Amino acid sequence: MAPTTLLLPDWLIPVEPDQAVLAGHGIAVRDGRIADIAPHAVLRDRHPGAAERPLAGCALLPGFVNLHTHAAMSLLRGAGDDLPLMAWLQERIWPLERKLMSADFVYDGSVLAFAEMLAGGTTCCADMYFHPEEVARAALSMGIRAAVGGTVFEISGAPPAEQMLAQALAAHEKYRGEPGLRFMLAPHAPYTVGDDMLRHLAAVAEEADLTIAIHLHETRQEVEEAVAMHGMRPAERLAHLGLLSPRLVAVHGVHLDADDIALLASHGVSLAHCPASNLKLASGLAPVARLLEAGVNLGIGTDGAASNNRLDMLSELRLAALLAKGASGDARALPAHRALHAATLGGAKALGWDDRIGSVAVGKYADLVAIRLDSARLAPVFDPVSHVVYAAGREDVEEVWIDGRTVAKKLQLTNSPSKSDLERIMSRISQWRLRAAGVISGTNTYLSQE
Ligand SMILES: CSC[C@H]1O[C@@H](n2cnc3c(O)ncnc32)[C@H](O)[C@@H]1O
Ligand SMILES: [Zn+2]
Repeated sequence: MAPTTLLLPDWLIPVEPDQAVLAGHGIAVRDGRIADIAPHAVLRDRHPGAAERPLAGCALLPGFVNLHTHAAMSLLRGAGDDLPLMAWLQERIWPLERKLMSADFVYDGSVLAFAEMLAGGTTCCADMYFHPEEVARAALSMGIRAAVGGTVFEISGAPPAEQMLAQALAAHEKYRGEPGLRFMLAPHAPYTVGDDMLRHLAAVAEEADLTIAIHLHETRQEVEEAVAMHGMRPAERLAHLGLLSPRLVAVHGVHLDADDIALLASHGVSLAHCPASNLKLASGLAPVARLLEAGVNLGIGTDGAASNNRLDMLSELRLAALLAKGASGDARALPAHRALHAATLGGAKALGWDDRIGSVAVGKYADLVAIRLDSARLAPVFDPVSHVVYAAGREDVEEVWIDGRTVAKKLQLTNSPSKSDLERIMSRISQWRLRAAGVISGTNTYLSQE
């Protein structure tokens, strides 16, 4: 029989089936899966000879699922701050992407991003970017579980949308059967993709059983321009084009009225809530309390490092829980356990992966994070869930496992291919910075080429 390891934390937070915290419980891991959950003494009894990993002072919970990111944009962190969405995209980000975009850019940026995510307890992410094959290669090298979204755009300067779709499908085909990877179609937004292509993508996704992710209702301007141009709000337009279904992940959903929310809920659409990016681009505050009340499945995402500027699910989780209260005027909105559910199982469900990840349950992959709660800055612990959501930071992440294997410990990557890949890329960082500075030169003294 395959060797068994017992992980023995002070508190186990399974996330499902209920909100219970199991004090003094641990898990047995075998063949990369959770094989047993029980009090420490019972585990030792049932699994004699198993290796033990004591985690005194720690809470053990499912790894975070970052439901929306653009990993390679880590190379553009801080290259376009303090701008609203359309100025940020049109004046900074798209010119940079137009000049720098290549397979190397995407691979290097994705490795950097995955290193940051893993160290902070994220074990799965949903990416939307160019060169999906490179994102997939980087995810495999770093050992992170990923849903890789191939971007489809219909704007001037971008490759033909058919070509982008073909790239996404080719990546899907190439990595078919990789248990750590999934593929998505990622039309950028309703304002950059036309009706025919959106309709076509809905049909392709249905045929190939793929998730679709799309930026939706991010700004007031987006909604107003859609009404002026199409006579419909963007969500309504997507409904007409056949895109609203449980396979759709709507990203942002900041400006949603009651009819939009009812439309998303009735079609089983999931929502990726990205609070830091929405704040930084001054897009607004998503109506999280009303979305949950309507029964919309909620996940949490960081968005890319160029609009966040961190890829840190613990800080995103805290922000989501705080903002839901501030936005609704109700301190009971998005309570701690509900927020943690969104950052784990909600994200997994949106990706159709909730049978494998997102909670600590027998049979699921052992994708886990241990968070140290016994440091002076966190003592005493009344409720470990409260501490994880409201008090802990990524500096408190003790250890991270994917498929039962340690991938990061005390903020350092532990597996050698990912460590050496990261070191190689770090040596190229100044070249990427110089090339980006060349595009922006003259507009920001901190980006000068010297
Ligand atoms: C289809 S994803 C790639 C594309 O999207 C751009 N992008 C990154 N963040 C956002 C956002 O919050 N709203 C809209 N577009 C965004 C990214 O720069 C790529 O061009
Ligand atoms: Zn985004």
